[in-house]
Amino acid sequence: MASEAYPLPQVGIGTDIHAFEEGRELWCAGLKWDGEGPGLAGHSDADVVAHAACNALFSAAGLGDLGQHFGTGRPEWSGAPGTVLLTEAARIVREAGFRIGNIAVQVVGPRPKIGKRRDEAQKILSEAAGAPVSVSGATTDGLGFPGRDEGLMAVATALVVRDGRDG
Ligand SMILES: Nc1ccn([C@@H]2O[C@H](COP(=O)(O)O)[C@@H](O)[C@H]2O)c(=O)n1
Ligand SMILES: C[C@@]1(CO)OP(=O)(O)OP(=O)(O)OC[C@H]1O
Repeated sequence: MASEAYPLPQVGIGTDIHAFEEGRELWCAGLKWDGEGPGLAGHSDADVVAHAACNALFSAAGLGDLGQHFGTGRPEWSGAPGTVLLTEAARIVREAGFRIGNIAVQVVGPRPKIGKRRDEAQKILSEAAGAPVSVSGATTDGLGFPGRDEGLMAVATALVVRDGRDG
């Protein structure tokens, strides 16, 4: 347990995976990617980067996960943009008495090429979270389900610290 006077930062981990589906727009890292092949199947916009970031925030704060807060049984989140979910996740985490240090997310799959629009992605996600969000990519070198072009994965970490005022 962290000291109440000087609470230690808490790390969290989050992942998300969605399958590609023909006819869907591709939303990833808060951006729409045209001409990069099919989009991702999901109840919301299926933005794996934003969802992994939400999972990491909830994990860091000990507040469960995406499904607990935005379950598929809740029609208000149907089609929701990842950035909206990230803003709401950050609000919930802050309301529970935490400050958000940063979030780091890595896309696992060959497309979309994050490097082409990294600044844009980091800006829109950082604005959504109200804290710095960094985004990177790794291809898997053709291996596994991303290599077979079946779907896309993202992995995230987040750092939060309990607000001293609540300590
Ligand atoms: N979705 C992705 C995947 C990769 N990148 C960039 O390519 C580099 C090489 O990837 P490896 O998996 O072969 O290491 C990676 O370091 C990224 O710069 C990307 O932008 N988007
Ligand atoms: C976000 C939610 C809710 O719209 O639906 P999906 O877009 O399917 O995404 P998933 O990552 O499976 O997370 C949980 C759901 O609560």
